[in-house]
Amino acid sequence: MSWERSQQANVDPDQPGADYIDPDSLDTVLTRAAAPVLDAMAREIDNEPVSLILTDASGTVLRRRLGDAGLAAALDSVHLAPGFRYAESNVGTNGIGTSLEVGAPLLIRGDEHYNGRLRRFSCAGAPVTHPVTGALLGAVDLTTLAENSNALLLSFAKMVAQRIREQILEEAGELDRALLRDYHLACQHTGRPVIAIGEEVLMINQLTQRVFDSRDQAAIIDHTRDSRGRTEQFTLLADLPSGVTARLSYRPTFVDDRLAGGIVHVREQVDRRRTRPRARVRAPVLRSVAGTSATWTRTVEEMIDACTRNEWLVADGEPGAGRSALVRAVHDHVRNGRILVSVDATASSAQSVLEQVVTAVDEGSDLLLRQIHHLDGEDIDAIGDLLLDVCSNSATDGPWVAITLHASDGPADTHPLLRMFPKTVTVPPLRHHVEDLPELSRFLLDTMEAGRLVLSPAAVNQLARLSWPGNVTHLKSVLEKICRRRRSGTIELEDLPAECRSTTRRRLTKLESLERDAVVEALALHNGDKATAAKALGMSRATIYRKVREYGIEYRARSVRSRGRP
Ligand SMILES: Nc1ncnc2c1ncn2[C@@H]1O[C@H](COP(=O)(O)OP(=O)(O)OP(=O)(O)O)[C@@H](O)[C@H]1O
Repeated sequence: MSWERSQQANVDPDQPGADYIDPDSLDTVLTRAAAPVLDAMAREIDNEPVSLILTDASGTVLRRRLGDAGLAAALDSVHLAPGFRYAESNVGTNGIGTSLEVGAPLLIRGDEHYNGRLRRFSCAGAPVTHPVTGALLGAVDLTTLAENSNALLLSFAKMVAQRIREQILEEAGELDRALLRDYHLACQHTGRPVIAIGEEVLMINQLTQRVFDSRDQAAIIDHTRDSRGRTEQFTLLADLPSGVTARLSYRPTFVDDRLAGGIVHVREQVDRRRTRPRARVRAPVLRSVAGTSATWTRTVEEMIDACTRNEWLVADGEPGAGRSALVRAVHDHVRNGRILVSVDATASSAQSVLEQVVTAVDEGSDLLLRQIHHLDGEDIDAIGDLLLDVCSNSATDGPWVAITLHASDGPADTHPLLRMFPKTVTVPPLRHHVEDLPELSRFLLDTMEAGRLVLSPAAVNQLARLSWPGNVTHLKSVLEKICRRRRSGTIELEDLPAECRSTTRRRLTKLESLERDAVVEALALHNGDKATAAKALGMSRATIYRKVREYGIEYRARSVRSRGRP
């Protein structure tokens, strides 16, 4: 079975095909809990011809401890080293990838390896799952030369995996207790809505539930999720679907130098509908973008304001959020009649970007510079010099310039180029204004000339529950997929592409997305019958139930209507 899977994945049977990723930045529940266990276990294998390996859930080697240094060269020669991915789909049947694939400990002896070059080894792999959530975190593997193969390797791997689980529980216990303590203190002392967020924890007090309706709560939780893992304190203003602006103040909780999570105080609310004149809230209808939610409307207003004052603007936001689309729409509305030259730093060479900017500047056109963070420092400096000339020589009605970037990838705030841009407007990610999804989908379907295609309320609800990591671009590609299949009628929940049928919030690995799609498709094929779908996929019923839960797969069996009856 595992060999069949390896064959289907086109694994090279002669060369280990492990991909490399940089594992240094990885500091996770697993690596933290595993560190003392690996230290202790490494002492047990001292001078033994065995290596003890820890991987993440995708099979990427995170840590490698050697009992006998002589084994290092042999393992390096097959890339069984930190940073290399030992998933079954990369290197074929092996102790790490196959135990992760089947979700159970197993020993793969020399000849059982799919890849010829791995047959000189025997590996015992045991998956590590989270003791509370059951999520798959990674695997422990013990590898030795085939001639030293021993059934005890498997017992040892299982034992190490179990110790790591216990350690996670112990650490989580300590961290969760600290978070809980801060949460209770905050609830008692502030008398305000409070949320606690940890790696595996989300707690909301009664007051939050009383003060905010369910859509506002969902928006607050979304903003709060974005703060997960942050180690510094900060405050942000969140525009909620009801029109209220909430001030969220986040404070991290530490145990020594370990982050336990954070407490979010929802301190203040300003009802924009009351404090602002109504006319300001109603942004004009822009022709080329859709959206009427409070969050989107405020962004439009801010951008229109900057453009009207001819303030040079940074449109900050996640890729695909609609930064360029909004700049164009606002420009069209405010500076109707003036030319806006759009230069995409990712589509052209640096030389050609500079040439396009020079031409636009010479012609006195307005300018949209997209994704400048893709240029290197010298090219950004050169553009900065060019724009500085424009800035100092032009009158108040001179050209308007906007750039798009994602602050976390872009040049530092202090970069001279950014000093010429007094205004930054953050274009919200789609998950922060999902109320716009029905209108946005309609708008995008119309631009695809699929005016007769309608999304059912259940399908829209499902789309609104997704986290849309690629934002509107992502939504657009999903709708394009749907349009390729049909161009009229009603799209029901079960007609949505597989990727939209699960609501997991974490970013899936390529392998996980393939697995999720396979589960969704098998369920669709077998009308939601999990037992038959599991059989078709070659997995146990228990596994398919786990996968459906893990990926948050939504499946509703199509109702079977008997013909001939009304
Ligand atoms: N509110 C919206 N209404 C209609 N279409 C939108 C909206 N937001 C984004 N889009 C569409 O989604 C796609 C991505 O938008 P855009 O190119 O502006 O993304 P961006 O990544 O934020 O900007 P940039 O291209 O500068 O990186 C475009 O096809 C755009 O027309």
